[in-house]
Amino acid sequence: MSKKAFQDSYSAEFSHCYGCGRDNPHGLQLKSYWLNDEDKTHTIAHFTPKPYHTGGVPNNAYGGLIASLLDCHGTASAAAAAYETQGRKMGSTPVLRFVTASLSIDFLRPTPIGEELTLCGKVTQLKDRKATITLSLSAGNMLCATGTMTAVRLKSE
Ligand SMILES: CCCCCCCCCC(=O)SCCNC(=O)CCNC(=O)[C@H](O)C(C)(C)COP(=O)(O)OP(=O)(O)OC[C@H]1O[C@@H](n2cnc3c(N)ncnc32)[C@H](O)[C@@H]1OP(=O)(O)O
Repeated sequence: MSKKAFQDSYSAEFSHCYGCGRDNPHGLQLKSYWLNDEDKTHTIAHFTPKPYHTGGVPNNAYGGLIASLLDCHGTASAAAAAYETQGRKMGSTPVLRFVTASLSIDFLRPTPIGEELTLCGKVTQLKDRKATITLSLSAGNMLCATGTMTAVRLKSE
């Protein structure tokens, strides 16, 4: 994808996240985008688990990996929606950065290793500093996990 990912607009000090920091060579480096330019309500990201992302059951991904992916896609979606609501370019100052306050996940079926996963997000509520995001993770047409997140925007100080 040639578009700029949400995470690529994070400033250098916020670019070392294990899940999505572009400057963390040991991390997952997840990249999240709007689903398309016309629909800035749904977000998407892709990730292909490697064999070392196993949870122990052969060919199945570790639940913590799934949580990490949903975690980063959710907070990035919240930040993107907040900028969009304010009609501002992502990354412009003052920065709008969200952290996870709560994340609930339903693991519906095993998530395969070695197949491209699709993460989808939708910010269903954005009020003051608090965002609610619904999330899903699929392998092909197989829905493997769903999640609901509350993300809170960091105070400017
Ligand atoms: C900035 C980083 C960018 C890089 C990418 C990051 C992606 C990675 C995502 C992560 O993994 S973040 C790491 C895991 N999360 C944390 O470490 C967060 C730890 N918790 C905190 O720092 C604070 O508890 C938090 C900032 C979430 C809230 O503290 P505040 O004092 O700023 O919030 P406050 O008490 O003023 O509440 C603000 C609103 O959030 C709501 N809220 C706070 N905690 C909540 C909670 N746990 N569940 C639901 N709602 C919550 C609270 O009710 C309120 O809602 P209302 O405005 O409607 O009244």
